[in-house]
Amino acid sequence: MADDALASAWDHVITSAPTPVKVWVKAAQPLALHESTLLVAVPNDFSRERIASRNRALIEDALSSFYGRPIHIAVSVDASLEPDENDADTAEPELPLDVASHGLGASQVAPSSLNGDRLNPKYTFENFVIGSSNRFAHAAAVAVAEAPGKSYNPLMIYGPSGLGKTHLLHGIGHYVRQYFPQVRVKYVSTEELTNDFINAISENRTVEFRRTYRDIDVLLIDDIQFLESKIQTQEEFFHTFNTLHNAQKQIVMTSDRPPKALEALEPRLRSRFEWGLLTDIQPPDLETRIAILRKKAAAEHLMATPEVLEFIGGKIATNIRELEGALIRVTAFASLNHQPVDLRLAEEVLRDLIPEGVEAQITPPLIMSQTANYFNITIDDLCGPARTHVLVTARQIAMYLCRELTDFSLPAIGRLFGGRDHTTVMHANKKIRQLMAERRTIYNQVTELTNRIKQAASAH
Ligand SMILES: Nc1ncnc2c1ncn2[C@@H]1O[C@H](COP(=O)(O)OP(=O)(O)OP(=O)(O)O)[C@@H](O)[C@H]1O
Repeated sequence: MADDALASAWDHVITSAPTPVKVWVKAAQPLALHESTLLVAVPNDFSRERIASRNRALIEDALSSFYGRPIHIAVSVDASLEPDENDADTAEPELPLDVASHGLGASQVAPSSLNGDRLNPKYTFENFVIGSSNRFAHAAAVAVAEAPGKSYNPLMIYGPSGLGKTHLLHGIGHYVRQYFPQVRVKYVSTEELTNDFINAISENRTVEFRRTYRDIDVLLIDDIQFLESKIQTQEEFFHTFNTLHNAQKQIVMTSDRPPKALEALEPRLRSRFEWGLLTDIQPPDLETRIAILRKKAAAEHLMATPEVLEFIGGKIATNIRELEGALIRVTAFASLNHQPVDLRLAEEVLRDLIPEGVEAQITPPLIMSQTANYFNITIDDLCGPARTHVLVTARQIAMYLCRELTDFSLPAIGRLFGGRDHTTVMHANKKIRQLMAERRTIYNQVTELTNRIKQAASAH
C-alpha cells in the first residue's frame, strides 16, 4: 500500500494530468520513493507504454513540482492491478473532454456495454502486435479511443482480409468501454446494419432503428464495403452518419478498399468517408509475423520453438488469420501425437499448405458440398435444424473450414448454414480448434476434408 505522502504525490499527478492521461495515472499505483526515483506499478504493458514513454515528462514534472526536486519514475507491470470488468458499471464515471463538454450526464446515457458483448475479448490493443505495416493504423485507433469524436472523425481503416482491421475496431471498443464506461459504444458489422434496417422497415420500426443508431457516442462499423450494393441502407446510413458527425460523435469504419475504390457507393457517402483520416494496413513483414506468432503461442499456452515460429512466419505472408491457423494446426498435431513441436514436425504438417492461386477457388458452397459428401449427408442436413452427433460435428467442421479457408464473415457464414446466428459460427470455430488438439478423429477429418476441398478447387 502506498503511504500517505506517496498517495498525496500521486493525487497531485492525477489532478494535474489532462483528462485523457488521467485514466492511465489513476490505474497506476505508486509503490515507493527511493531517493529521486518513484516506483510505479501499472496493470499491463500497454499502460506502461502510456506512463513510462508517452506521458513520462508530464508525470515527472508534476512529481518534481510536488516534491520540490527532480523526480524520475520507474515503471513495472503488476497484472493484479488489472481492473475487474464487472466493476465497469459501478466505477466512478470518467468522461473524455468532448463528451463532458456536450453535457451528457450519467442519467442521460446508458453504460458503454451497448453491444459490448459483441466485442471479442482477445481483440484488445494489448494483444495487437505493432510493426511497420500497421503502426499508423494502430496509432490512429488509439488516438480515437482516447478522445472519441475529438481527433479523427470518421476514421477509416482499410486493407486486405485477415490483417487486423476488426481487431483494431474491437480494440477501440474495449478501450472506451474500460476507461469511459458511460460512453455509449455500438459495434456492428455492415451486414447486421443492413439486416437491422430491412427488419425495421418490414416491421414498421424505423423510428426505433434510428434511435438505436443515433443515440450513441461511438459507432464502430466493420466491412463497410458491403454497403456498396445496398442502395436503401446507404441512404439511411447517410443520415445516420450526418447526425452522428454533426454531434461530434465518433465513427470508425473498416473496409477492404479505400473509399475511392468503393465505386458502387453513393458519391456523397464516399466523400464523407474521406473527411476524417484514412489509414491502410499492409501485410506484416517477417519480424512482425514472428512476433504475432510468439504472442499468440504465449496467450494460448502453445509450446513451439523459435525455429518453428520462424518457419511458419516464413511460409505464410499475406494473412494473419492463416498464420494463426497454421500455428494451431502444427501444435494440435504435436499434442495429439505427444510429440514436441519441432521444425521437422512443422514441415510435415504444413507440407501441403494450400497454394494462393487455388485458395481463391475455395468457396463456402464447395466446402459445404465436400463436407456433406465426406460425412455422407446432404447439404439440407448440414443447414437444417437436426442436432444428431454426426450432423453437429459435420456442421461445425464445415463452418470452421469456411472461416479458415474463405474470407466470408461470421454473419455471412451463419446465413449460408440455414440462417444461423454469427455467434453459432464463432462457437463452432472455437470448438473445432479445441477438438483438433484433443481428438485424433477430428484432426484427421479436418485434414482429409481440407485436402479434398483443395483438390476439388484445383480441378475447377
Ligand atoms: N498486429 C496484430 N497482432 C496480433 N494479432 C493480429 C494482428 N493483426 C491481426 N491479428 C489477428 O489476425 C486475425 C485476423 O484479424 P482480423 O479479423 O482483425 O482481420 P481483418 O483485417 O478484419 O480481416 P477481414 O477483412 O477478413 O474481416 C485475428 O485473430 C487477429 O487477432
